[in-house]
Amino acid sequence: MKKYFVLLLAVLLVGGLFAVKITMTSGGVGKELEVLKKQLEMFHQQYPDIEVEIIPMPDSSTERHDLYVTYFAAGETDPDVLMLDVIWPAEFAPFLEDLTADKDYFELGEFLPGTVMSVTVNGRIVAVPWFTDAGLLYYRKDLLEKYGYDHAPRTWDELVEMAKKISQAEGIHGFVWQGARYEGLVCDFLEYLWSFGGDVLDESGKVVIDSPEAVAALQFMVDLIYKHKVTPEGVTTYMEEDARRIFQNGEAVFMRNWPYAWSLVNSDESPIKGKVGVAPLPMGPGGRRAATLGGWVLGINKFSSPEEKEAAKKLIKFLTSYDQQLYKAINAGQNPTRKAVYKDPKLKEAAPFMVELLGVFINALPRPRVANYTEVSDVIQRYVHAALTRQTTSEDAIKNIAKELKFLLGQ
Ligand SMILES: OC[C@H]1O[C@H](O[C@H]2O[C@H](CO)[C@@H](O)[C@H](O)[C@H]2O)[C@H](O)[C@@H](O)[C@@H]1O
Repeated sequence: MKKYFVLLLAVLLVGGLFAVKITMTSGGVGKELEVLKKQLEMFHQQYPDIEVEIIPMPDSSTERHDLYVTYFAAGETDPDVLMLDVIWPAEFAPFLEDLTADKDYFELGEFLPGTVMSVTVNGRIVAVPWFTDAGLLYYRKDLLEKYGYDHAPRTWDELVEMAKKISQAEGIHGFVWQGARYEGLVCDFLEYLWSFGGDVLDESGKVVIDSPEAVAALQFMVDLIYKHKVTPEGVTTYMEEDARRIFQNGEAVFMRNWPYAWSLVNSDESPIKGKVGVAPLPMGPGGRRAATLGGWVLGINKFSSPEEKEAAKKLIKFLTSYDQQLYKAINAGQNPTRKAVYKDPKLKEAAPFMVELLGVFINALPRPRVANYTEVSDVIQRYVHAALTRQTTSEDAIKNIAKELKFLLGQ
């Protein structure tokens, strides 16, 4: 008996000595947290000596950013693995482990080139692309058909016309999107801006937002709420999940959102299961359509210990493998960053739009690529939100954005 006890103690001790515990941040939008937990169980079966603890993060990308700033500023050794928005690698690069030498280990040659570009800072790889995102238009196929429309709206004007007619007749909202003052608002605003023919910066980095196209784009967003009345005033407080819940409850005809909403609106609990179509966002007056490039990448904390960094690399390799990307795409509705997964018949069956709209994901436009992007975003959020809540006019909002961006970027 004593012999077995000593043996058990030895096993526990040796196991304990070799076990590594690491921490990882995760968002909880849609099914992402639930799906990650399942993935970590699979990881643990493959690597019983690595324990992973999840640090849950707020839904808002802006709030998450601010938490990371405090972690890094304090030189925290946790979290070890960081879920990073595609807009942050340049800003956080000094605090992330350099993964350039591990390019082949992570098989980055197999990834969509745009996603690899987003993790490359001054020629160095600082993270691994986990999933990619692009703004999409969700619509109620059944309602469009009922009111005699055989296609999703191709232009913003067409969307307004359909939204007005159907929402009035059905007593529901026309179009919901992300209008709260946070990063999501910048994503939405840019889609209008680009599709109306405007931009924030030109190719040389010069601020060019002070244009009639930009004013028209912002005014169109304001008009959706107050003139056309197809968007509820409450939109100025909506993030992704607020819009998704309204749409999923059958209370809106159209919704702008990311791919993750697909698996939820089609889940067994969803009253609109099977009644939803997904299309590229509509075109602006100049005939251009645009989707903002979103997505998240996995980086490693530079302050973690060598053992934790090794375990973190194994975890990232596992989560970004072909099988796990397919699993995540099917179960959490988050788009693969590996090219080959798009050819998998299982993906086409679970989320046909991911395959059919691959062009939208590949051609999605990045937010301004500047080192102080967070400050740029803050300026845009502030004035666009002020226009949406009628504290300022669209003209003044755009003028002020231009003025502050020129100052920020030293122009
Ligand atoms: O698609 C699911 C993801 O949605 C959010 O991220 C996306 O929106 C952000 C703006 O709100 C944008 O900055 C990011 O690049 C997009 O991928 C959410 O923050 C994520 O947790 C979620 O996985």
